[in-house]
Amino acid sequence: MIELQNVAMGYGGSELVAEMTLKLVPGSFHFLTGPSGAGKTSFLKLCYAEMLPTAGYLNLFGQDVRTMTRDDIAHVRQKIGVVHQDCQFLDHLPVAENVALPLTVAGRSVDGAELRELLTWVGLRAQAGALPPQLSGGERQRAALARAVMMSPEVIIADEPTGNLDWEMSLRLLSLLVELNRMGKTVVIATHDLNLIRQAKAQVSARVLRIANRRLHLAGADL
Ligand SMILES: Nc1ncnc2c1ncn2[C@@H]1O[C@H](COP(=O)(O)OP(=O)(O)OP(=O)(O)O)[C@@H](O)[C@H]1O
Repeated sequence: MIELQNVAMGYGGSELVAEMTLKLVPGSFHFLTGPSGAGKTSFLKLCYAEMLPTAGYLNLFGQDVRTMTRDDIAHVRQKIGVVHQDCQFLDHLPVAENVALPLTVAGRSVDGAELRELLTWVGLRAQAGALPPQLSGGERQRAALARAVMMSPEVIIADEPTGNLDWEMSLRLLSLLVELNRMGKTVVIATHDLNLIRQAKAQVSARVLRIANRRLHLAGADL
């Protein structure tokens, strides 16, 4: 569903990472690690066509990105839920409305029962009416995850979702991502947290990718 062959990416004419060849198959669970600035966020952006390759072949959901129109890209993005590193919300809207935003922006009606179920699943039912600035870091991340799964995406991409969370909250978020994977979703998580990766590997069959020295590698099984 996401396939790269010899892909390079970069900014302003300078190459950040090259020779990336990889297949992310449906239902897989991947971690992405590597030093700060190596290109993890940029790689994730390739996966949802926020960034385009500077060389090579990138296929998203069966289509070559070079042939995609804006509508095709919008269509692909509906299949991918993204939890950004700095999850942003509309601070004047209650949590429930923020979570439902992808649907309302797409002009689709919101099923109140489904929304309540989703908020309950991430443990934010009681905070449905709160405003985003009233949430803790862990609550914000869980609200961002709920928003990302609102459109029932096939792929969930999370960029450092546990970056500012304590261990207990990190585990809680991880268990939600593992649960989504068990439901058949493809999960890709960029993280520096090797303990989180070890913890996940006890629960799911996860592959670990690493970007370093301008290349994307499959990390060793010793993690
Ligand atoms: N829009 C942009 N324009 C130019 N350079 C950029 C842009 N976005 C990122 N970069 C640069 O590309 C490099 C990789 O950035 P990226 O955010 O992908 O790394 P990362 O591995 O996710 O880092 P971190 O772990 O610190 O989040 C960095 O040197 C960054 O400064």
